[in-house]
Amino acid sequence: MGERGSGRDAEATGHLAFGRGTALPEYVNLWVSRQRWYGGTGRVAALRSIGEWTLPTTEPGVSIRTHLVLDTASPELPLFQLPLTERGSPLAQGQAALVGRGTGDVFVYDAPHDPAYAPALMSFILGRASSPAARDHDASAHGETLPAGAADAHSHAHAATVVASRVVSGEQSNTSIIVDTADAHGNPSRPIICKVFRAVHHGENPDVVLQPALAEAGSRFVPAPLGCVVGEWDDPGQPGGRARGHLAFAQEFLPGVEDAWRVALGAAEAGEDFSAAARTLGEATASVHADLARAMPTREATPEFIQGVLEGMRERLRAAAQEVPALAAHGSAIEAVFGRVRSAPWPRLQRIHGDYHLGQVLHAPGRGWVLVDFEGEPLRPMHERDQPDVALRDVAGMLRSFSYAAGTIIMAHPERDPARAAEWATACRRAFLDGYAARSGRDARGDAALLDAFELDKAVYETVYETRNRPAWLPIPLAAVRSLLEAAGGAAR
Ligand SMILES: Nc1ncnc2c1ncn2[C@@H]1O[C@H](COP(=O)(O)OP(=O)(O)O)[C@@H](O)[C@H]1O
Ligand SMILES: O=P(O)(O)O[C@H]1O[C@H](CO)[C@@H](O[C@H]2O[C@H](CO)[C@@H](O)[C@H](O)[C@H]2O)[C@H](O)[C@H]1O
Repeated sequence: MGERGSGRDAEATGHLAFGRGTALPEYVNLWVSRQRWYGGTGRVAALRSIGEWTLPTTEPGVSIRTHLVLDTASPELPLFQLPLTERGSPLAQGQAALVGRGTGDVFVYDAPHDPAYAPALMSFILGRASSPAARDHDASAHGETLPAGAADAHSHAHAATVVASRVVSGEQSNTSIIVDTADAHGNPSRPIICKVFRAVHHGENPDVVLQPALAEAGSRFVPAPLGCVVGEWDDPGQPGGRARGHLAFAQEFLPGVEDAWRVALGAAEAGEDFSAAARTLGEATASVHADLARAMPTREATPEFIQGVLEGMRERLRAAAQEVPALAAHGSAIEAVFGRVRSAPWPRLQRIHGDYHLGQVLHAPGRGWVLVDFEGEPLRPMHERDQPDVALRDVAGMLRSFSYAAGTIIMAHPERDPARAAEWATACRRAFLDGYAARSGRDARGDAALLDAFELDKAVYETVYETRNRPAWLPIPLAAVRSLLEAAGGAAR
């Protein structure tokens, strides 16, 4: 989703929005407005391209252009990446991917759905190719390979040929493409998954930084990274007038996985105990946190930092209450829980996952839990996401997720006793915290003031996320706000 609310990024790009850049045709605006990653809830995009670059392809009759587009219909002016293929004749079975018909009767497709795109993108990344700016003020891009840790994923990927690709369906903030490959003898080789970031930002994307750091540290809890695309584009708000950021990230694809949200929801639906799995997830989480603390810089939580976190939570609540009127009634009670963080002891800060929930964890056969998507919350400004933070934020995120699974069951089955689902979540939460404590040596329940505040902050975030993306789910985080306030008021966790 676009980074709605990134004051700094909006400032950086603000003066670019009008008068500069090229307006995109209306059919592109209409198509983008319908995409899940746009998250516009009915708003129609008004896109201006502030630069484009060409991805070389060997496919005859096809050109692949990636536009970097500002959405001037959104007050925060998010910048999106829009890779499009242009073809002189229609793509067989490509109707669903058709964006529209351009001038000169060109057929314009959403590139990730065009079979020409994945081979071109993989050669670009693994061949460390570059696409210089065609004109002054145009965008440019280059491919980079990343350290894969102990895995021999690189040698496989380099020797492989792309034979097929498909876009991951479902509720994604970005567009991920699964790439099937074959070795020199035509035998199936290891598949790759390449995420094309939709909302793009100046600066390093934590997804592309943290996973390689963990892989290099020898963590078995992340897939092997392979490479990335780095882009540059004009932005007078940046030193030197150019912004630089990650546009895509390729890693090993783990076949046959199921995400923990599906697994947990299945158990909750069937009323099966999930606490043993929750405990091992707590252990895996603590292990990843320990590796991140070793591999990346850490620092003290200074009074200024604590004040900044508090102000950030309050600001997020104020903004959320504008979009979600039902929150307004709880404003002062939420503020009171937030305020307790001032007098709480704060652990040392370190890099964290940043948007940790069951959907970010895969269960890989024979390997166990594997964590993905270290990008942080897509609605949070990038300059907050790429800094050391409090690991308890991830713990709080996962606790919310167990409660979300229960909330989903309660919403889907009004005929069932809601207490059963709530008990299921309580058992998962307890087991997760036990596993985390056993591996880390620090019981997060001892940090109740921080944990309560972060859980509530996450639930507030979720009310905005659901309002924008899945309005029918809004009652889940709203109910959570109420029960978290009750629990923080006295009852034990
Ligand atoms: N390495 C991987 N192996 C298998 N599946 C993966 C892998 N990485 C991501 N996925 C699948 O793709 C989905 C989207 O990935 P994610 O990084 O969460 O994207 P987004 O940022 O768009 O939410 C995940 O929920 C998971 O189902
Ligand atoms: O996976 P993303 O980085 O896109 O994260 C966003 O979308 C998530 C939903 O797909 C959202 O997560 C919320 O819903 C989940 C169930 O679908 C639940 O497990 C999480 O606890 C809940 O926060 C996430 O907040 C959002 O950033």
